[in-house]
Amino acid sequence: MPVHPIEDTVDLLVVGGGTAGLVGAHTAAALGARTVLVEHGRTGGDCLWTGCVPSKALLAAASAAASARRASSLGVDVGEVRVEFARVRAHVRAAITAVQPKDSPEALEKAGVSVLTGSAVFTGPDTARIGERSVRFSAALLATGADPAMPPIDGMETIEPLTSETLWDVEELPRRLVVLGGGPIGCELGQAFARLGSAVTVVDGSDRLLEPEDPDAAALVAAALQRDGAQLRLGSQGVRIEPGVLHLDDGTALPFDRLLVAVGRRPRTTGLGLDAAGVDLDDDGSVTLDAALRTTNRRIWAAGDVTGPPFFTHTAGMHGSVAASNAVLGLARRIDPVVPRVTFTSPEVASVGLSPAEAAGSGCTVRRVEHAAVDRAVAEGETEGFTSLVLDRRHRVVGAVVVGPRAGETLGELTLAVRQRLTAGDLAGTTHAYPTYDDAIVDAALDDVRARLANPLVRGALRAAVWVRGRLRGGQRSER
Ligand SMILES: Cc1cc2nc3c(=O)[nH]c(=O)nc-3n(C[C@H](O)[C@H](O)[C@H](O)COP(=O)(O)OP(=O)(O)OC[C@H]3O[C@@H](n4cnc5c(N)ncnc54)[C@H](O)[C@@H]3O)c2cc1C
Ligand SMILES: NC(=O)c1ccc[n+]([C@@H]2O[C@H](COP(=O)([O-])OP(=O)(O)OC[C@H]3O[C@@H](n4cnc5c(N)ncnc54)[C@H](O)[C@@H]3O)[C@@H](O)[C@H]2O)c1
Repeated sequence: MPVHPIEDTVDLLVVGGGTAGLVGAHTAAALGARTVLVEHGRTGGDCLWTGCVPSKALLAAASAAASARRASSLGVDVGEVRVEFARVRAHVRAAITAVQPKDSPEALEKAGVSVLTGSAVFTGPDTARIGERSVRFSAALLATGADPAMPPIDGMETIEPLTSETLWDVEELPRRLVVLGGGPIGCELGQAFARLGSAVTVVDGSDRLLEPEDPDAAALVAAALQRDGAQLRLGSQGVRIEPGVLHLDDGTALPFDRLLVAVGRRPRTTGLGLDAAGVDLDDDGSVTLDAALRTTNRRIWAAGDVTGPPFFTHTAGMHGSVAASNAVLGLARRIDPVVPRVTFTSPEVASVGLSPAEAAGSGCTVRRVEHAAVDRAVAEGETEGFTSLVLDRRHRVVGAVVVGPRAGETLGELTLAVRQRLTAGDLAGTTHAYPTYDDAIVDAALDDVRARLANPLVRGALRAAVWVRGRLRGGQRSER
């Protein structure tokens, strides 16, 4: 039973208790709206149970193994590295357990949100059914997330492929793991398992990993995966599966103990009664939205993975909040177009705004600093990486790529720079702590400032200013 009695008409009905629904419900309740959240599984969603939290916990264990293996290059011998997968799994579960209370029904109810367990089905433009109960709503927020996509490969039905949802139940480290898909999930989990000791092969139909990312960044990730022992089969499609073997279109047969499918995600929209509610879908299956996250039903807003890419927790949260406040206050706030993204491989790939490739031919300048020239990277022996700033004609930061350890931590400053339209001069003029990977940002920005100073006109004007200042000083001295 919900702690708060359900009113006849609720101000906001939230369908889905993942990040988008949780943040939307908290926002609406904080604004004083009578809010009901319906979840048919566990509150916390993909991020907590099968996505960000377990994957980053697994990557942390994998990174510890990799650090131990390279410790001797820094003069520290740790002996043979042994991975106990059961203890790695315990670490993953402990991380989930530690984060879970924030996303719990108790936390929601404490914030004033009524929580219902069950599947919500819309029965009309302003009504929904949850089991036996019928709810009328002034506004609703659709936040049902997305499922892993399954490619139509012959024989897939003869095996039990792993997905990001089922992977966490695997009790033994797979000896041979084939990962289908070299996007963020394939790269992060492929690297994690390779570092933990699986023989990993990553297969991707594209001729490179991490397709939307900067090609140089993707190449560094590919090299790192190979160093970790993973094989890459790029430009290859899986065409047939028989138990234990994936056949590729080039005739290669890849034996596996487990196959992990990571070829994208599909918005969860079936069985929700969206027809009855008058909520239309786009051709890719995501919910049709306006810029303020309102669906084709004027009472229903949507946020998170159900709205299509990008599939990130931070967009789910931000959009959940914007949608909920628009819904309960009658606003038309638009979503922020500046979205940072980080792939948590080693090295991390962090990007925001216009990429160097997108900027080509637009009059933008790319200032790039290799991390081999960054003192902190040299000190840590982590020089494989770079920082690129994309600057427009007025020297404003319109994009950035950082590849290196903890690149995601550096990205906050650059995201703010893009959002606030800061210039290279603003970055170069801000004191950054030394030695950090941020030195690369300062050096890239300084390159731009110095290039401007090297312009003959600017140089001439500066020389004249220095000359005049010198003469004035000389005059003052002779007067004394
Ligand atoms: C392996 C992996 C790693 C990831 N790592 C990152 C990362 O590092 N950083 C990042 O930003 N993103 C990451 N993501 C993506 C991120 O997890 C998702 O973008 C985010 O969790 C989406 O949140 P959501 O609220 O839209 O959907 P979900 O979290 O999927 O929540 C939807 C909820 O709705 C419920 N539901 C569905 N239908 C109904 C119904 N009819 N009635 C009631 N309830 C319903 C579901 O049970 C679910 O709880 C990762 C994803 C994966 C798979
Ligand atoms: N760090 C993060 O923020 C993070 C981490 C994991 C996941 N995610 C989110 O989850 C979403 C899903 O991730 P994903 O990696 O599954 O999807 P993705 O769409 O990003 O990448 C899928 C990859 O699979 C390849 N592919 C597609 N069909 C194939 C086939 N039949 N055979 C071989 N390769 C094929 C594609 O070329 C692509 O490279 C992403 O869009 C991402 O936004 C984010």
